[in-house]
Amino acid sequence: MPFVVAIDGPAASGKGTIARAIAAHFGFHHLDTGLLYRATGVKGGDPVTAARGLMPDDLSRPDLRSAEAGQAASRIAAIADVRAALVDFQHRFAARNPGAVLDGRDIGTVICPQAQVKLYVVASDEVRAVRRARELNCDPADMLVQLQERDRRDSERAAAPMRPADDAVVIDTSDMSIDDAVATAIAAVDKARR
Ligand SMILES: Nc1ncnc2c1ncn2[C@@H]1O[C@H](COP(=O)(O)OP(=O)(O)O)[C@@H](O)[C@H]1O
Ligand SMILES: Nc1ccn([C@@H]2O[C@H](COP(=O)(O)OP(=O)(O)O)[C@@H](O)[C@H]2O)c(=O)n1
Repeated sequence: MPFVVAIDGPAASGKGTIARAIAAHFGFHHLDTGLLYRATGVKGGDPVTAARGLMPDDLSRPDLRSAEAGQAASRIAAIADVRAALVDFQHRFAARNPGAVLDGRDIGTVICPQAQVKLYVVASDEVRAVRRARELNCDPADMLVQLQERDRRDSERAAAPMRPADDAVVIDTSDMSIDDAVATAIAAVDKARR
């Protein structure tokens, strides 16, 4: 069975940074599942039809990383039929050899509950807002409001709410450098592979 690393957590906590580093270190494939929801959100029209019809080109749109795309993603991500339309793609990705790293909100709980490693990456709201504001060149105070709104929507929805799996290792990156956060994550994967 291929090795799966599931990484979940709130917005801008460092999931993608850790996921990319783990994939590079172990030679695994990486899927940023947030892109599926962002691409669905920005496509417009009926979200369920948009999710069912996602094409590779939709995932390489240059505007997917914007704050607007993040908000649009979190609104359509609450629709159970949208989530259902994206399950097969994620399962096929998770079955790739020699292993796969998927990051999102429900990977350890819903998409890959069998994952050999589950990480739940967190950081304080303020730290996350500063990090994302720097990336998008916008005001940290505005970003804080947006991230908190998105986190609330993601954790309070009925369909696959954001939460740590019972067996997830929680990594708080608030006071960690990227190198320290990555080393902590690699150690968790090494432990599971022994
Ligand atoms: N431990 C860390 N220390 C400082 N900055 C970080 C750390 N982890 C991630 N970052 C930065 O914070 C921003 C958000 O990280 P990212 O990995 O994209 O988060 P997520 O995938 O959870 O949204 C990026 O600019 C990234 O370089
Ligand atoms: N597995 C996932 C991934 C993302 N999402 C949704 O998609 C939005 C954008 O996800 P993202 O991972 O790209 O966001 P960031 O953490 O990078 O800011 C989230 O706020 C969630 O609403 C989800 O519901 N389930």
